[in-house]
Amino acid sequence: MKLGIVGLPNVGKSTLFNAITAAGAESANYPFCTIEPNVGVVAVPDERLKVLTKLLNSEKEVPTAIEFFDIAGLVKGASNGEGLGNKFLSHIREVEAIVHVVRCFEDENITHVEGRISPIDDIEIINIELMLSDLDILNRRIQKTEKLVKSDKTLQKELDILNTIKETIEAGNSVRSIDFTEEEKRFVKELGLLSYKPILYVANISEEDLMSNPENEYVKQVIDYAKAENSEVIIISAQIEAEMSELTDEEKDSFLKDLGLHESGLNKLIKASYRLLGLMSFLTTGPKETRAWTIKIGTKAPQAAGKIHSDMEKGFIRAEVVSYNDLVSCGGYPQAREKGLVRLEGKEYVMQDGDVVLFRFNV
Ligand SMILES: Nc1ncnc2c1ncn2[C@@H]1O[C@H](COP(=O)(O)OP(=O)(O)OP(=O)(O)O)[C@@H](O)[C@H]1O
Ligand SMILES: [Mg+2]
Repeated sequence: MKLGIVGLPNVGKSTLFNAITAAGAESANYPFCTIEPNVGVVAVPDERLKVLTKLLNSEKEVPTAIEFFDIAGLVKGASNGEGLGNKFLSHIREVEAIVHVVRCFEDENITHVEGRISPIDDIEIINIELMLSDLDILNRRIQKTEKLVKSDKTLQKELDILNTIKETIEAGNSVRSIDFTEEEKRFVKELGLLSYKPILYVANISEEDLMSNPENEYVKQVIDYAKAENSEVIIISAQIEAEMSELTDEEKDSFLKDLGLHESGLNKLIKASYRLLGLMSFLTTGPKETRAWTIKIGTKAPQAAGKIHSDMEKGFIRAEVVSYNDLVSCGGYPQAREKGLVRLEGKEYVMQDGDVVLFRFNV
């Protein structure tokens, strides 16, 4: 599960990426690996781990992680192969979700490719390239389906959806604005349209604005735009995050306090990215380690067990589940058991975020 950082050239993508990888390299317990120079792994911040580690006296605390991909700046005409057009688009094709960095800071020394600061124009340049590339896919798919539908009438439904999407894009509207049924959604997802990938916007602001006026006029425009397509906006100063990534944890805390913030923008971004991917965490805890594991929302207990070890899925018997809140408010396992809050769950149990689990299995 990988997120791609996209945006126009020189808007702060690599600065943000460097802050992310520095944070990843730092999280001592995560087996950090740089897969490629522009792919970074970062721990997903989860305050619950610290609490459980203390409660169960665990030796180790292991967060879960996600990957970010620093995709070089997209320019106008990318869908026609302009710049490194096709390469950029194929990189975006590889990711499950998009983090779109938008320049919301003024700085005469930093060139803007279009020569002016205008977040909505910037966003649209990119979104239009993605939509143009999608039109190519759609046209090919429509041609193919038109032939097939002659002998297989059940394909008419698909053809209708394809045409609806095409018309929507041609009218300059986002595929995200279409109200699909669940079944249609599955079909549309499989098309791999770039403009249908989950997206969040990062409004990259200056250090001064972060201190005094984070919702500057540019940020407000981005928020309005995102609202219209049900997307989230995270306000960050990539520059500051990159500088902060060099600090120790204590220095970071006192720096944030000085800014009047209780959490770094980067933390907020990583958490939002995790949600954007449709992911959640379940937890395991004991004297050896307290650990977070990533699963897709809606995953059932045996498949969750399979994340830990394939034997646990194959030989799954049952799961002993207690919610994080119950476990912590009771003050430990014995008390939670006494109160009947540790439940036995079977094969059909759908995992919930923050479930603390012990899997029983046969080998
Ligand atoms: N919030 C900010 N305030 C001020 N300057 C910033 C901010 N974020 C990034 N910059 C500066 O903007 C410049 C461009 O940043 P960066 O190299 O990260 O852009 P990029 O989007 O990766 O560009 P490219 O597409 O060319 O790779 C750098 O000089 C960086 O220090
Ligand atoms: Mg860059």
